[in-house]
Amino acid sequence: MSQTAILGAGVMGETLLSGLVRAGRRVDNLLVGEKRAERARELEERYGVAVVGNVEAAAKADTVAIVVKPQDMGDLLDEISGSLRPGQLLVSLAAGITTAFIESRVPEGVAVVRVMPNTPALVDEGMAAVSPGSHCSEEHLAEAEALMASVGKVVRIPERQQDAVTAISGSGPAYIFYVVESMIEAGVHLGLPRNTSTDLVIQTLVGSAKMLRETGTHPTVLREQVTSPAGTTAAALRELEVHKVRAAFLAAMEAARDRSRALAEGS
Ligand SMILES: NC(=O)C1=CN([C@@H]2O[C@H](COP(=O)(O)OP(=O)(O)OC[C@H]3O[C@@H](n4cnc5c(N)ncnc54)[C@H](OP(=O)(O)O)[C@@H]3O)[C@@H](O)[C@H]2O)C=CC1
Ligand SMILES: O=C(O)[C@@H]1CCC=N1
Repeated sequence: MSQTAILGAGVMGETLLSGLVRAGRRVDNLLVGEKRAERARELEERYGVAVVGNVEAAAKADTVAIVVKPQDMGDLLDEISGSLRPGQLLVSLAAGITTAFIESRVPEGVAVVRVMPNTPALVDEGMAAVSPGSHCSEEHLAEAEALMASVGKVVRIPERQQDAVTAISGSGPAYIFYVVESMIEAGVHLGLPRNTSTDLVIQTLVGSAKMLRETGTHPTVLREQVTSPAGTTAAALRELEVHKVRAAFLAAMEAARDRSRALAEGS
């Protein structure tokens, strides 16, 4: 079995690590690169995985997943570049960072794949979009897809769509959690106990998501089925229109897309 290294074990790195372990990947085929001793001990205790320096992890692995912040990518690539070799697969999960940026900092022949994952990977319901770099074979791309398939769904997209994907599914869980928070708070304002409001909103979210996935019915039709003429839903949706919530979603996702583009330029 090939060796996989995860460099950067924060929120997303640990999510990937835990998913690989849940999917049955043997921990002796996994390595983690982590510089903080306390965090290294925590990961070793939690998963039984070997935590080593970045250079050692990169040298030993066949696949290197980089999960540091976009702003830390340049320094990390400078650190490990000397231990990378042609044929190795480097998978970047960082927002904004292009395969061209990575390829310009690693030896010729290292295969690069750019991935945009999301945090529902923690419960094996992740959504990941993968794009090959310029020296990437079908086998390399399939390997990156298999890595992400252990924690959810995977789609292949052209790299030019990655900033938009980041705005939709990468950041998407945060928008959903924001809506959930807002609805729970509204329930409290309407006099419901907080626990009751929380239970109602979470089950409504899960049920609605399941309907979308299992019926395949368009969301507009599902919304219309809830909206009785001159009823309560129509009254609520009218307020959302008055407050321009649809326009706000569009502006928000444009801002996320633009921020992803700016990260590519190092800002
Ligand atoms: N969180 C999310 O929902 C998503 C995140 N991503 C991407 O994943 C990447 C990581 O994000 P996230 O997990 O949220 O961020 P975190 O800050 O939680 O994790 C980044 C980790 O990288 C570590 N790190 C920094 N420099 C190095 C280094 N040189 N070597 C090894 N480890 C290092 C940090 O350690 P320390 O804390 O000690 O500095 C930290 O543990 C980002 O590029 C982000 O764009 C993509 C999609 C979704
Ligand atoms: O907020 C961010 O920049 C990262 C990328 C997508 C989700 N979180």
